[in-house]
Amino acid sequence: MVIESLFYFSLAVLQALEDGLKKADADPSVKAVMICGENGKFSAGADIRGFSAPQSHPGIGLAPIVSLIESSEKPVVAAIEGVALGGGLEVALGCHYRVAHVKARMGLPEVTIGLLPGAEGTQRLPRLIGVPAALDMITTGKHIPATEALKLGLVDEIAEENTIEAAIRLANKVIGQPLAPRRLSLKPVPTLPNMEAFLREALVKVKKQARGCLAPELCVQAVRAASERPFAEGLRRERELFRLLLSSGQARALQYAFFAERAVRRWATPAGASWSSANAQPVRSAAVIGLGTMGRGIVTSLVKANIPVVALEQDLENLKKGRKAVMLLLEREAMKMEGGAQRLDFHNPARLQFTVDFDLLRDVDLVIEAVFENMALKKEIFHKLSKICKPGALLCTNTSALNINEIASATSRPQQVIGTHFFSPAHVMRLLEIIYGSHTSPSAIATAMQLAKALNKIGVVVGNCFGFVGNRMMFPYVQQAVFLLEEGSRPEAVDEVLEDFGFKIGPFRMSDLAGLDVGWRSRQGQGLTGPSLPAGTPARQRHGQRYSPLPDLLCEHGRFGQKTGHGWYLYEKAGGRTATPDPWLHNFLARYRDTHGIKARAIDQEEILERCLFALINEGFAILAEGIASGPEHLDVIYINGYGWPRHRGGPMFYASTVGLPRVLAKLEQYSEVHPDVPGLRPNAFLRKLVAVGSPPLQEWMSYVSWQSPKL
Ligand SMILES: CC(C)(COP(=O)(O)OP(=O)(O)OC[C@H]1O[C@@H](n2cnc3c(N)ncnc32)[C@H](O)[C@@H]1OP(=O)(O)O)[C@@H](O)C(=O)NCCC(=O)NCCSC(=O)/C=C/CCCCCCCCCCCCC(=O)O
Repeated sequence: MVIESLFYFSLAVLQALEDGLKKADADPSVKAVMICGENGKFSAGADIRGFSAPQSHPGIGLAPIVSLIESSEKPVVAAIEGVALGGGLEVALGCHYRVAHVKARMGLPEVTIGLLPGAEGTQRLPRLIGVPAALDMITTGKHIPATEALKLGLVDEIAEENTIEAAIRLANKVIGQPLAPRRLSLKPVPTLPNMEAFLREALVKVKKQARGCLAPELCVQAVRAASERPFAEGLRRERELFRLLLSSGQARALQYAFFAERAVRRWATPAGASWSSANAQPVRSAAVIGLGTMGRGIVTSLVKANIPVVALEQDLENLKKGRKAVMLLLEREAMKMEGGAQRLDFHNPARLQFTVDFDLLRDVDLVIEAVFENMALKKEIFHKLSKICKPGALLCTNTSALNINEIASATSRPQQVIGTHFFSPAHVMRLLEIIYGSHTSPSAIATAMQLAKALNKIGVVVGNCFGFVGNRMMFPYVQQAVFLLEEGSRPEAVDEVLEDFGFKIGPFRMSDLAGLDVGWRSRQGQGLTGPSLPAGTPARQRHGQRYSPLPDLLCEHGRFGQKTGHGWYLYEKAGGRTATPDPWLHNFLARYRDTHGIKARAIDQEEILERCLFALINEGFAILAEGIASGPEHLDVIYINGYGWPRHRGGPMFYASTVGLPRVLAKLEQYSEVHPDVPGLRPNAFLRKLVAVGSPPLQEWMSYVSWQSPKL
């Protein structure tokens, strides 16, 4: 008998499974049962949306179904095609045998949505594949390919072609064989000589990896229960821990992030262009201009995506340096991949070509310019590109702040110019901010989004303004961090608060890593510091607003961060990575305060957190009101994937909604009153409006935006 299931479980699917199993058990003519999915997909597990209404969640019925499958007196074989994830894999674990298609993937990704495999998965999996492998799968949520599943003993057979037929063959073969040895609930968990130490270390590891995130920690506890308690008691513990996670708030944030990352694919612009009507152009070849840090990562990313690349530098010396660095990156990437260098084929000039000759860009479908942030240079390059490249080619600029319209104005085809803001390291970071200018065509946006997908990145479409979304929100955050130093705090104190909140890295460590000279050059360009600053400008004021010259002063002392061995922290050497608090910096801050008559005060953690985060969030409301992004999810996806925002807090705008908009507003009002010369702390009108209309849920915010004066 064959029972089919659906892509993800609804109550109806579970009911069908139960009915089918009962019918099969009762029917003497049925000798074995095979469970498979529809359309080549076994199951992606329970419907994630349902967890916001747990009482009526279909998942509640899943564990009894898994038990029902396992206790069947007839052999039950799972035929796994596509994916078997979460509850889907738990159903397969209830089966007596598992056959997987060679291209199938399996995993227990509940941890990534703030939960644990609550349909008995934490108790069955360790019994099948042992504690180390089970713990790895359960605490990381990674998907494993069928070949690895076979090695682990997770599946019994792999089918190269027809999985259903292979599963039926196996079912026929095992009819009449005893089922008890195949019932995982009856098996003991394989012992380890050092189980206690292993579990202790695993806990330390997950706590370090996912700072402040509850789910990985509770997953370890559930697996510990499997290793220490009888099956039924382990199940009770699993259920208890699952409930704890469900009510923790983190699960809601992580599930929001899951759907937000999918929602941003449905992009739209205030002018009416959208994903549903725009057509992407094929990208069969690409070129990258500039082989600095960003260019190297972008080339690597393109090669990994199997897109032939021409990599261009301005002269042979830079080309040689760039080529060496790219090859090294590719070799490292190849080592991590199955099939390695052969699969990437980067020694083949048809796949990757290095040149100083612009003429080789004539036929490519897409160019990504990745030279350093200099408007004049970028315009010169785009002027050249517009003359050389074929008419349909998409011209992308990798910039973190510069005006896309101005760059496009150097070409004869502004409709094909678009910003693609990669994040460093570009072959690793998943975010791609895609910036359309006033003339960018819908098809160009669709093509850039398609490119993001091909590069395995999350593309987020945003409008054109200084710093776009990510950096624009970052400016007030970093500004508050520096103001806090002026007022009496220290870099390590500020970083610690933000890292405890969950950021991978605090603002000062981040600034040291990125290089203080980057911002310095930008501020010089804006006339905020350096020779173009008008004489007589007050040291701590620009355009009537508070300004801190601290980062400029550090640069004037040659303190550029890690690269020079000192910045906000001290490092063991130039290029060193280990930051230690620097007594020189502390003295420098004290002297600075004396010079400017600032009386240092003790600043508590709450003020550090609120001033930095609420200033960032406040800018987010401005961005939404101006139509620079089409929804709060866009901002959150950018922050989670590009700026190390803790995923389990759902992104800055989601966080604001959990704190409560009235509280965010009240705090901003309070800080703004104390610092009237800091516009970043002045509550944005859109935030005020949302509070005035009763703080609607985040999903409804955009219906309160009036786009009378979009800055697009
Ligand atoms: C790999 C994927 C499956 C596919 O990827 P891809 O091909 O890229 O496609 P996507 O764009 O990602 O997805 C396509 C659309 O499908 C939507 N989708 C996918 N999976 C799900 C899902 N599981 N639920 C809902 N929606 C899903 C996706 O959003 C896309 O939609 P759209 O096109 O954007 O509209 C990939 O999608 C993926 O990885 N999916 C997630 C897989 C996953 O995480 N699965 C685990 C789910 S959780 C689970 O299975 C748990 C089961 C056990 C439950 C145990 C319950 C115990 C009950 C205890 C109850 C306690 C009671 C409390 C009350 C009390 O106190 O008493």
